[in-house]
Amino acid sequence: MQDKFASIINEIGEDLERPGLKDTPKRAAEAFKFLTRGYQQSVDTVVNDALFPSDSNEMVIVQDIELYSLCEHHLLPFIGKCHVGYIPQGQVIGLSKIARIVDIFARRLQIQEQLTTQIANTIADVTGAEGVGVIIEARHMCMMMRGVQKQNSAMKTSAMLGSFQTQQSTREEFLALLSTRL
Ligand SMILES: Nc1nc2c(ncn2[C@@H]2O[C@H](COP(=O)(O)OP(=O)(O)OP(=O)(O)O)[C@@H](O)[C@H]2O)c(=O)[nH]1
Ligand SMILES: [Zn+2]
Repeated sequence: MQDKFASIINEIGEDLERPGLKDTPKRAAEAFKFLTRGYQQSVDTVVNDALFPSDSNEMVIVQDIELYSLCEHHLLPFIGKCHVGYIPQGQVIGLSKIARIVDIFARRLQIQEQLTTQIANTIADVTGAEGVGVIIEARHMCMMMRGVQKQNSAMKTSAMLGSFQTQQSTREEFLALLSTRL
């Protein structure tokens, strides 16, 4: 990957020998590896059996999980927040694991719709929840820094599973709780 970055830098007309760029192919390769490290992670390892028996069947929400991903069309970042809600059914998942699941899928080449669905499906599979809701709001650099160059439009996507999909009152509770902030 280092050699490929060196070729790109060369191709844009830069001087790879100048001091500021000497180590850039190596740095860029390391950075890109970090930004796509989700491909090296598995849900089982990340969740690490952090599931705890619980009688609670009330909605749990983790709000404002920061999200950094790369759009699969331009390899440019999209950055935003992810909100996750679920209704447990016999067990709850460790709080941090929800954010870790978001990262496993965000740190890959993505479109926002697919990212939203993958997070929702995984939380449903891992927890066996009665219902799951995921909302992502993000700004896409490919739409801001280039192309149509719109600075103030955000994309919002949602995935609703189980009772979040079938029961309007559950969906409304989720959306109402999200509108209250700390
Ligand atoms: N649905 C969806 N589209 C995305 C996402 N990220 C980027 N895109 C869009 O992917 C599309 C790719 O369109 P193309 O016409 O093939 O590429 P392009 O010529 O670079 O398009 P422009 O961005 O309009 O200049 C663009 O409309 C992007 O805005 C995403 O997460 N979801
Ligand atoms: Zn893009």
